[in-house]
Amino acid sequence: MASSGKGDQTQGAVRVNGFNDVPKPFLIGVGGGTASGKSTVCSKIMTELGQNEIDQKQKQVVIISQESFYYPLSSTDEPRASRGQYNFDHPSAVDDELILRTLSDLKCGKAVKIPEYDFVTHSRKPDAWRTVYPADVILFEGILVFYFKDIRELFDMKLFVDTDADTRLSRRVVRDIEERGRDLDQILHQYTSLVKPAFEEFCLPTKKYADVIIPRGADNTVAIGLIVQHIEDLLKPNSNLCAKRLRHNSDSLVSRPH
Ligand SMILES: Nc1ncnc2c1ncn2[C@@H]1O[C@H](COP(=O)(O)OP(=O)(O)O)[C@@H](O)[C@H]1O
Ligand SMILES: Nc1ccn([C@@H]2O[C@H](COP(=O)(O)O)[C@@H](O)[C@H]2O)c(=O)n1
Repeated sequence: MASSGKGDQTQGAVRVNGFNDVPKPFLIGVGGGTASGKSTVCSKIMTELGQNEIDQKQKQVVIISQESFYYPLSSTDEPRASRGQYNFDHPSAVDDELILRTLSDLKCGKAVKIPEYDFVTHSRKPDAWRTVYPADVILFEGILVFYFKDIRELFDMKLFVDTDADTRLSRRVVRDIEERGRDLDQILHQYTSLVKPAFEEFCLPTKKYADVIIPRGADNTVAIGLIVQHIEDLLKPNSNLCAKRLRHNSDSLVSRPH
């Protein structure tokens, strides 16, 4: 296959030229209930690390969301989803095999293609797959990120965003009306019949796997500061992670006589 740009596409993954022995990215899982502030915590971490202004391919830290891995709906499930009757909070709604493959590929130094999700249509955005390159640190956030054992075992660090249920529901109502095109009846029906029971059955029990629990989510500046400090230490040029990556990158650029 012809080589173009930074990598070649091979069966969903993109092999980055010369990166076969690239040092493993540090993978951080960010779990927690719906609207607990997982995305906000991740974006605060990115901001404090000064990563937002950096070009996509040069970023040392990237965020991936579990929402990208919802299965496409069948024609019978689509109308149920529109009425708030499809269970998006059950583990069977997400393609855990694709998550496992994606995170494993990133860990091996391969770039990956990730679908973008549209909460209004309950489907993957057509032709909107983004390429994620293996960064030094990868944040993977979602309600079920610690539910699947194989996926859970890939994380080097596990954070659980622990926000009071009333706060989460009130935020979810506002967000789902303003950003996800839902009406109040649908939101409340979905929440009481599906979201809350699934949270209690599949998400809350995974809190025990967390290394760090973040009460109050993004309001907890102390916890976020400590996590940012830890990531900054990992990103320092003389840290184990970055020393290996720098050595690898310079090795792969230099052509040596045999
Ligand atoms: N600490 C906070 N204070 C006020 N609003 C918040 C806070 N954290 C999150 N939100 C808002 O709550 C909603 C859900 O937050 P989000 O980070 O998307 O949660 P999650 O990723 O866990 O679903 C968003 O509209 C967000 O702007
Ligand atoms: N089409 C969809 C897909 C998912 N949901 C809900 O999203 C929640 C997870 O996203 P968070 O950002 O809140 O973590 C989950 O509770 C699903 O119920 C949806 O409503 N529609």
